[in-house]
Amino acid sequence: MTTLMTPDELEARLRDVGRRRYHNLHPFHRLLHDGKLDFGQVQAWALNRYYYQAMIPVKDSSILARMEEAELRRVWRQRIIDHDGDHDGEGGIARWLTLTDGLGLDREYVTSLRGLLPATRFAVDAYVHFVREKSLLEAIASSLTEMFSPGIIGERVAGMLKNYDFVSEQTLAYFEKRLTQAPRDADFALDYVKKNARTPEQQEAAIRALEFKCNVLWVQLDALYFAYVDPKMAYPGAFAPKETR
Ligand SMILES: O=C(O)c1cc(C(=O)O)c2c(n1)C(=O)C(=O)c1cc(C(=O)O)[nH]c1-2
Repeated sequence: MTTLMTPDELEARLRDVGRRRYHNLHPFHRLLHDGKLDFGQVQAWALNRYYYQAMIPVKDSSILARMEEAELRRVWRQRIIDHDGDHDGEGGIARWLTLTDGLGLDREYVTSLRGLLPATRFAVDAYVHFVREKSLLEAIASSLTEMFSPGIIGERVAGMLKNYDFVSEQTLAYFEKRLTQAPRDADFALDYVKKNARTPEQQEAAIRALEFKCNVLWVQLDALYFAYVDPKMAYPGAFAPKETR
């Protein structure tokens, strides 16, 4: 039988999920940050991750639509603005396209999603469906991977700038903003989960939601590894690197 945890015990359990399952532990990220990938492999990462970026405001709009309190919506809507911006060319999605531009990928090709691995699409879509179908508490808990992202982003930016001549601070500007946005978002979501998971079942559901989200991130890297690192078995029609440096 599960017993009720204190809010701080719940937080400790949630942090433990990240320690064991967050995607910083994935071999593809180690290769990316340590400069062990070639140009085409980094292109494949940026191109696939574009879909995650593009769908984040879609999933946040679903969460927003389920919030019945103006106070909550007022906070959550900032996430959508962060990614979409207030005008064309602003916001996180536009900054991600600066990265794919910098990596020599054609914008029309990236945004058409023609080169996407199917597993990327399935994983990201699963996240969008999850927040629609599960409770609001689980939907909010699933965003808590952001508690762990500043660590990996710091490591990634430093590692990529040091190891690759084809990225610059300008092309990696997306991550700079996330270093302040992610902790702000994660603090709010953690506080919500700690206050609103009031039964052992709800607490367990919040932990499962965070595990699910870790899987969403992890399997995207599995797919990249399989298609572009080993055994390099690309999906027919998916992005095929032309140039290696
Ligand atoms: O670079 C990363 O490793 C990373 C991880 C995560 C995450 O942990 O979900 C997000 C992001 N970046 C990110 O840029 C982002 O906008 C974002 C939104 C969310 C979310 O679940 O709402 N996670 C993440």
